[in-house]
Amino acid sequence: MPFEQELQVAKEAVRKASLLCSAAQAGLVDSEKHDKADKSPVTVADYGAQALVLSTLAAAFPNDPAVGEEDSSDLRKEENAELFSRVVEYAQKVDGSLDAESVLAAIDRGKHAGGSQGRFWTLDPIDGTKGFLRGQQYAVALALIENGEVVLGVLGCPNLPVDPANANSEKGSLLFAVKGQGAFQAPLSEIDSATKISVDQIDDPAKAVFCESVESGHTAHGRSAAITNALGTSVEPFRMDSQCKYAAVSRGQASVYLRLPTRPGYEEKIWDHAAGYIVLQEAGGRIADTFGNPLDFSLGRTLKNNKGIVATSPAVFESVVKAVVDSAE
Ligand SMILES: Nc1ncnc2c1ncn2[C@@H]1O[C@H](COP(=O)(O)O)[C@@H](O)[C@H]1OP(=O)(O)O
Ligand SMILES: [Mg+2]
Ligand SMILES: [Mg+2]
Ligand SMILES: [Mg+2]
Repeated sequence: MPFEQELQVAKEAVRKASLLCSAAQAGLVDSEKHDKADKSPVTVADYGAQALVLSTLAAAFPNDPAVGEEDSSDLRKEENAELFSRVVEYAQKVDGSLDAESVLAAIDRGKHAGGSQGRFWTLDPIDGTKGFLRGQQYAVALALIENGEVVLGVLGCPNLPVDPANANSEKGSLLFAVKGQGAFQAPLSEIDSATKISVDQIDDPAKAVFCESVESGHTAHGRSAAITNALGTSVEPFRMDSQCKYAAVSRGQASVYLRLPTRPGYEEKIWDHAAGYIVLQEAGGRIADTFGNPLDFSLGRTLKNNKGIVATSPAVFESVVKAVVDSAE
C-alpha cells in the first residue's frame, strides 16, 4: 500500500506526542505556560510534542522537511530557562535519547516554507492550545503534503471519547487517513486496532448538527447562528476546540463544521487544517472555504487564497455552502 511506512511512523509519533500532552495537561503549572509574541498561548506540551514528532520523522525520513507551528526562539531566551528545562524533562520521559540540544534542533526542523514542490510534513503539536489549557479538547495534528496535495493525515485527540455515541467511553482517539484508502479510527491506547469511519448521510440541513470553535475570536458565532436559522434549524452549533471538529464530522457526530472569519486579514495555517482535511475527505466528507472554493495547500505556510472553512457530510454540502455564501451579503 502507498505510504504504509509513512503512516506507521506518523501514527506512532502522534501517539507518543499525545501521551506527553495528556501527562502535561493533568498537572500544568504557571511556569509551564508562555505567551508568544502574537499573544497566543504555548505550553511545555506544545514544544515537547513538536520536538518528539519532528525528531521521530527526522530519524525515519531524514530528507523530508517539515512545516511546524512552533520554533525554539523563545525557549532559547534566558528568562524562559525554567520553561525550557520542563520541555526537555517531558520530552525525555517519552524518548530518553533526547537532550536539550536535540530538543531545540528537532523543534527547529519545522521551519520549512511549504509550497507546491516535493513533499513535506506539517505539524500542529497542539491544535487548540486554549482548549488544552481549559482542560478540554485539543489535537496533535500531523499531515504529509506532496506536490501541494494532502496525501496522509493523523489526528491524535487525547480527550475525545472513542465511542462517538457514548461520552463516558474511554477517552483518547486516533484518526488517520491516506489518500484513496479511507479513514480510520483507533483508541490511542491500541492504535493497531482500527475501524473504518464515515460521515453521516443526512440530506436535510435543518436536521444537521453543526459544530464550531469555542473561541469567538476564531469564528463568528453570530454569523453561524444566522446560517443555521436560514437553513431551518434554531439549534446553535455545539462548540469544541481544535481539529476534533473535523473528527466529529468524520465519524458522523456532527454534519457540519463552520469556521467563519472574524478578522479580514487572518490567513488560516496549513497545520490547522491539513490532517483534518484528509481524514474528512476520506471519510466521505466535503470541504470548501466560505466562498465555496477548494482549499489550496500549495501556497506556503498558510491557506492564503482561502477564507474560513465549511466542512460537511456530502448530502448537505451544496445547501450549507450556499447559505454561508449568502450570509456574507
Ligand atoms: N483570528 C483567528 N481566526 C481563526 N483561527 C485562529 C485565529 N487566531 C488563531 N487561530 C487558530 O485557531 C486554532 C484553534 O482553533 P479552534 O478555535 O477551532 O480550536 C489555533 O490553531 C489558532 O492558531 P494558532 O495556532 O496560531 O494559535
Ligand atoms: Mg492550531
Ligand atoms: Mg498549535
Ligand atoms: Mg498556537
